Amino acid sequence: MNNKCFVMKCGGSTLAALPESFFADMRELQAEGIVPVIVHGGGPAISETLTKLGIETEFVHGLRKTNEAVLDVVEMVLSGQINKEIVRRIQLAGAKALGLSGVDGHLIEAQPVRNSDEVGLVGDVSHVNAGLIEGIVEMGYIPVIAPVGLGSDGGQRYNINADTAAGAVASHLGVEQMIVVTDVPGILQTIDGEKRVLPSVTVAEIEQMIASGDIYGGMIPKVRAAIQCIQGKVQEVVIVNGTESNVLSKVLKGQNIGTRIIR
Ligand SMILES: Nc1ncnc2c1ncn2[C@@H]1O[C@H](COP(=O)(O)OP(=O)(O)O)[C@@H](O)[C@H]1O
Ligand SMILES: CC(=O)N[C@@H](CCC(=O)OP(=O)(O)O)C(=O)O
Repeated sequence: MNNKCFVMKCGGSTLAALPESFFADMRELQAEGIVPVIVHGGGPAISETLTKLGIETEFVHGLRKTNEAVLDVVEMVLSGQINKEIVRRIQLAGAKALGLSGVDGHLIEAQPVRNSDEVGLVGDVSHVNAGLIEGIVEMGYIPVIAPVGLGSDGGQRYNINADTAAGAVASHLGVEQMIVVTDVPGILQTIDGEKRVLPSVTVAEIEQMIASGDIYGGMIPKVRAAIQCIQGKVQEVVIVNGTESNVLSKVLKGQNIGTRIIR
């Protein structure tokens, strides 16, 4: 490939708050041949629509309990609403974007998670069609991916946590960096009664922080996905706040921002 890619996971918690400059930064990077491959979430919007439709929703160990009715809404909100919103914002910033979900072109093949008896139709990624992503990038488009996967038979859909999907895309593409954009400035730790952003953490430190309760809730799937993908070609995963100005360029230039998860 002529371009250098990085994977960017964009959380549902922060999408609405992303400033125009965030998308302009993306356009500048793409013009320099540094192309983001975007995997997005949309958990809050899914919950909102489920509630409007009177469908009950519940999370078990950070994963949404998913049946066919929930899956219809997950696919509608992620592939229909959020995916297109991101594509539109990138296009408005003057860059080219192409939205798809893990279903399109068998992009993300999934298998039931280990605790599927508890959570239902939730998937883990078994394969990513990296050639399709590379083709989209070579055509000059920024790929924007919704985390809905297909079973190997091509019939069953699965709801995939967006952090998990992003980590798997990063591993299969063999990129060096994954940037996780969320609503906090990094992994926070309370030191002397004050919350501070940790500039970098190792896998061992993360395990301790989960055990002590310093890392909880929505941060757990992020660090788990990070740990899984930095075993391979991915060198580091950086967690940042999307409202920080030109945050992507800053991370890619190696500036000290957010939390770097390293081996
Ligand atoms: N140690 C920690 N540092 C920062 N945030 C944490 C930590 N532990 C848990 N969190 C929570 O993780 C949240 C981010 O996860 P989540 O809400 O799922 O975001 P997203 O929609 O971006 O995936 C933060 O808003 C915060 O409440
Ligand atoms: C299995 C599972 O929990 N899937 C998530 C997919 C969206 C997601 O992960 O969005 P965020 O990144 O905004 O949390 C869900 O249904 O909410």
